[in-house]
Amino acid sequence: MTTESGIIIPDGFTLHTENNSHILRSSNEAFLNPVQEFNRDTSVACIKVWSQEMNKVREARWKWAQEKKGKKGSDGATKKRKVGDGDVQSAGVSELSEPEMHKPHLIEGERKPKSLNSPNLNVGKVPESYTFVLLEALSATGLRSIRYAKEIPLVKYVIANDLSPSAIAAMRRNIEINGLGSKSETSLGGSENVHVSLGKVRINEGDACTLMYSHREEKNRVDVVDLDPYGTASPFIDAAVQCIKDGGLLCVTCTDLSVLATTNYPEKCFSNYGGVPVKAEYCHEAALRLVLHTISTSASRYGRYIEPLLSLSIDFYVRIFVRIKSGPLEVKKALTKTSTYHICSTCQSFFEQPLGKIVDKRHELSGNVNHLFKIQHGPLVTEQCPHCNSALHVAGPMWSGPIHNTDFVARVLEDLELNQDKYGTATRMKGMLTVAKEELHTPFYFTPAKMASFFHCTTPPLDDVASALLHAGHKISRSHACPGSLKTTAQREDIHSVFRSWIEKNPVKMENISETSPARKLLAKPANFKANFERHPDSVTQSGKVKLVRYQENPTSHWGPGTKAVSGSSIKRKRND
Ligand SMILES: C[S@@+](CC[C@H](N)C(=O)[O-])C[C@H]1O[C@@H](n2cnc3c(N)ncnc32)[C@H](O)[C@@H]1O
Ligand SMILES: [Zn+2]
Repeated sequence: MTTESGIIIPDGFTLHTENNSHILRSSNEAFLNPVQEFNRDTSVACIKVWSQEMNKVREARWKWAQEKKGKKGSDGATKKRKVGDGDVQSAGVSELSEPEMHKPHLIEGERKPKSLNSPNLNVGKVPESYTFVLLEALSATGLRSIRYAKEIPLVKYVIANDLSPSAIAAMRRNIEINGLGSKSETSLGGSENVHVSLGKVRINEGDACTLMYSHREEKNRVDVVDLDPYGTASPFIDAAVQCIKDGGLLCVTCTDLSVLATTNYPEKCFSNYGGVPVKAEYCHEAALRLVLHTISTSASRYGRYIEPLLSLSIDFYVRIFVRIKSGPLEVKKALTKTSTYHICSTCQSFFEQPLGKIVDKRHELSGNVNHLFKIQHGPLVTEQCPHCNSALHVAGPMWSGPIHNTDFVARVLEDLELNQDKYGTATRMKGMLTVAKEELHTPFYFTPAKMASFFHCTTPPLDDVASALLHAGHKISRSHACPGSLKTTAQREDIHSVFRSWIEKNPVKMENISETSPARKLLAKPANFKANFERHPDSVTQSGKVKLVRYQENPTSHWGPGTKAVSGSSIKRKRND
């Protein structure tokens, strides 16, 4: 059968189309989960915006160099020196003061636009665009790689890798029908089964880690790595953080939420992520923080650190975008962005225990300030929950710093506004990104319904609780990870005071509460301020207006993380693998 666009569909295959990319599917040949379209759409948007930013930084550097060299005139020959990831730059360029969130670098193969190092600058000549190399370590049908190659303008080429021969066969076919086929083929050497084509999507058959380790040397590093495995991405993180250029992007999916977001397998969570999960309604945010923790600690080992750009908890998985950079001081600061949490087994109050702190010391003579890294005092909480007297359990260590970069998320939203028709899941993207953009950086959220259950009271409307916290001088936001949730800068005691004020107007039937219930402890304490429930103008934020489409629209009957392709392995995928 031949489609209108001229694609021949062989017997036994069906055509799957996502945006303008086409995939031939046969049962069990290679893994494809159509429900992950949201993941792929969001990834296209994030990588696109990341690359545009890199390009802007490159242009800014170039303009700065033009101006500086223009001033120097013909005798402006500059000394060359090594910087950052081994690129040779003019001394002048490396002095450029850069926007805080960008630590730009010039990529391999494009790092020396002649105009940049030439003493006689052709002022006004536009530099070449920043094109970049993306490595998709676990590509299956190649759909994701194909979409990146077709939809992200600055992609130089994508390396699409998979271990499975049937996935490689599928990829070859799919690359061909999408018009991204190679002109010739060659072998890169290194691993035995290398099939490298010179098209925009270049196939590699082999183990993901072996491939990434072969790109670990500075001159071989890639700009973006995408990890989208079955289950956990943890076995691939060490290789990934080493093979990304400075300022490059790491995109990670983990679908093992039974490990990350429940306390059924704490030992497995610890072995995979180096931390223990949370038993509380904010377990989905904790899942993100555990994955960030494992990326951060892996990066630190190699003098690198992470800047989370966007961390999403979606359906049955997490998807994280982090910038990877090098810098000794920021690596040291990772200690202060890592915490364990003591969590009340009843009222879910949490108590943060950072692992370290910075003490600034000013040198008496020079006046210079030194950051001294110190261990933390602890425990910062009593043995029992100070609110309800129940037992506490320990979670973490996990990342306690920001999980999104607000400016970056705003730019992804801008891109989405301009290109809504290019994303099949645009509505959902807009919902999630709008909430993520406004999200407070402080850990964890609560829902009024859950909080009300601890007090055995009726549930106050979300806007009432938000207004009361705002009137009391606290900040609030929603969390993308849970519909109907609030994050706040208020202490738990202040949230409790809002509920105690609510209960004054909406009394609790004490006869329904047992004498030993922790709820009695919560109810016995007076509010430490009288909450004002009048509607606060800021209680309805942009994200409050967005109906959070947390779950996939129109889920299929097989909605979920999907099942491993059978060829190469007949093992059905377990939820916690
Ligand atoms: C969930 S699928 C990838 C889906 C794909 N990224 C997408 O968006 O459609 C995971 C793939 O990883 C491959 N895989 C598993 N272990 C691997 C390894 N160690 N090295 C390379 N590929 C591996 C499997 O063969 C499978 O095709
Ligand atoms: Zn408690």
